[in-house]
Amino acid sequence: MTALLDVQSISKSFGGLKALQDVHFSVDENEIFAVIGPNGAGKTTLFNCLSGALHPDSGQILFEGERIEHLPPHTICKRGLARTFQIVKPFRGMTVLENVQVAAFAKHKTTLAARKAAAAVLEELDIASKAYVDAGELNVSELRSLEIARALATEPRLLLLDEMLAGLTKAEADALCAKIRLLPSRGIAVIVVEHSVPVISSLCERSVVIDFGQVLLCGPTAEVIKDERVQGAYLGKVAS
Ligand SMILES: Nc1ncnc2c1ncn2[C@@H]1O[C@H](COP(=O)(O)OP(=O)(O)OP(=O)(O)O)[C@@H](O)[C@H]1O
Repeated sequence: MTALLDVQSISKSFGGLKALQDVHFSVDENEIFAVIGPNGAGKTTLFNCLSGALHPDSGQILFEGERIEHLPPHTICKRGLARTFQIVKPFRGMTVLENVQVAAFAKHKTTLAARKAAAAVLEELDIASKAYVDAGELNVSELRSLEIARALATEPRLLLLDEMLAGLTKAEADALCAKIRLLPSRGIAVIVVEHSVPVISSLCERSVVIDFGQVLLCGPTAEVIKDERVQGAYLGKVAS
């Protein structure tokens, strides 16, 4: 089976700093996959390379068998790879529905179709009651749902979630995880960057560990988190 995403030996430097070095892993269709690593390991740089915000200096990224590492973000998004950002920046002064509708234009040509699609995504994420609220008035949890809604409105095959649970209460995080868990059944694979080991263990069957920009280990999450090198590089430093 061809992988949905095949990251082949990508490297990215900022001046003399090697943020990513020969990073390689693959993600299958309908899989929830984790990227783990301590602060500064290169996780955001990796997401930036996958989504087209940055281009790797070398290596290839294949999405559905086609190279995307040279493409701009909007083209990658149209092909079906969407992302969320650690810091949520909605269009304030626009309603929640309008925010999602803007994203839905990636797949829908008419205002009516985009609005309908946006409304359906809000229902799915349980924030339809906030549809006509100004996005600037949402709390942290609602903002996270809006961020995911905007990404889902582009109808991705692969969704990149960057620390989506940061700042949420346990109940809010559990509710969001339950939503994320449903995505593969809708044909959407997910890559999460997440620090909480219990969350990674319960959500992701496979994980890649990045340390100082390099792949330390990739495999089933249960094995990865038991590995001594991973414990030393990561788990020892981060409280669950
Ligand atoms: N635009 C940039 N210019 C220079 N250095 C950068 C840039 N972006 C990232 N870096 C550096 O690259 C390294 C990897 O950073 P990155 O943000 O990808 O790590 P991270 O794993 O996402 O960290 P965190 O968990 O803290 O978000 C760090 O040393 C960082 O300072």
